[in-house]
Amino acid sequence: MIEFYGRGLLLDIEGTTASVAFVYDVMFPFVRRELDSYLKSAWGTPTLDPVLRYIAQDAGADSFEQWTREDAGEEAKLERVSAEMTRLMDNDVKATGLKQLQGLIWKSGFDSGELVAAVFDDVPAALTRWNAGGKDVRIYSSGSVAAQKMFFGHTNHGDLLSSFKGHYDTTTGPKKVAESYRAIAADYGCDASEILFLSDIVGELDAAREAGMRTGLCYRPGNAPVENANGHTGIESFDQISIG
Ligand SMILES: CSCCC(=O)C(=O)COP(=O)(O)O
Ligand SMILES: [Mg+2]
Repeated sequence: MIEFYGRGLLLDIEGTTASVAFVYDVMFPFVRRELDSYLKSAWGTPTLDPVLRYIAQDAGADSFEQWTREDAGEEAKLERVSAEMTRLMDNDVKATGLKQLQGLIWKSGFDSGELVAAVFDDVPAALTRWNAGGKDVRIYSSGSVAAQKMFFGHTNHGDLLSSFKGHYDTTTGPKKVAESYRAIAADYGCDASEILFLSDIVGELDAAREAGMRTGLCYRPGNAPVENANGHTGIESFDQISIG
């Protein structure tokens, strides 16, 4: 049980509000299936420009042109991007460029109804309870802000997007780095100690605690086993959080 009297709750997605299985077995395969056809259709359009910059930056290059300078022609560049995205997905690297691109690719799936985000059954009522109690609820996920908005706008419990006052992704900073949580607290406009961060990953919770946030470790069905909770209070459901 966690008793929380502070200002806001900051929620992770995978393993916290939604199952790891939905992300890995439904969302990621959708990207693999659509990757090449999406790249072909969007290639050369301004939509891809920031994504390609992030992909190059993640690979340690100064620019997309520098990263692809050995690839002759647009087709070779596209293939390089496709191969790099596949390599990152194979290794489950939560790189900003990949996450931004995944967000663009998921759009057609959420728009068509093929993708419906499976959030845990206790989540909608908890969001209602916390909002009614005056809490400022926001999301911090590796998934891009655009993807987060589509995700919560199309769930198995309907449109939950209006439950959130803010969204953060890895463009704010990596999730295992304390500075990212300091930046988020500054954006909330309150002391970090006024925010409760919920996640399934101990390294993320360690970083949030280092920044001064309160933390809760989510044990959801299908999550990877936790070897050492490192002092973070565990919960199995958002029903185990009482607010005041
Ligand atoms: C917007 S849902 C997609 C989630 C995703 O891509 C991901 O990597 C989940 O990471 P999280 O930080 O939410 O555990
Ligand atoms: Mg997670």
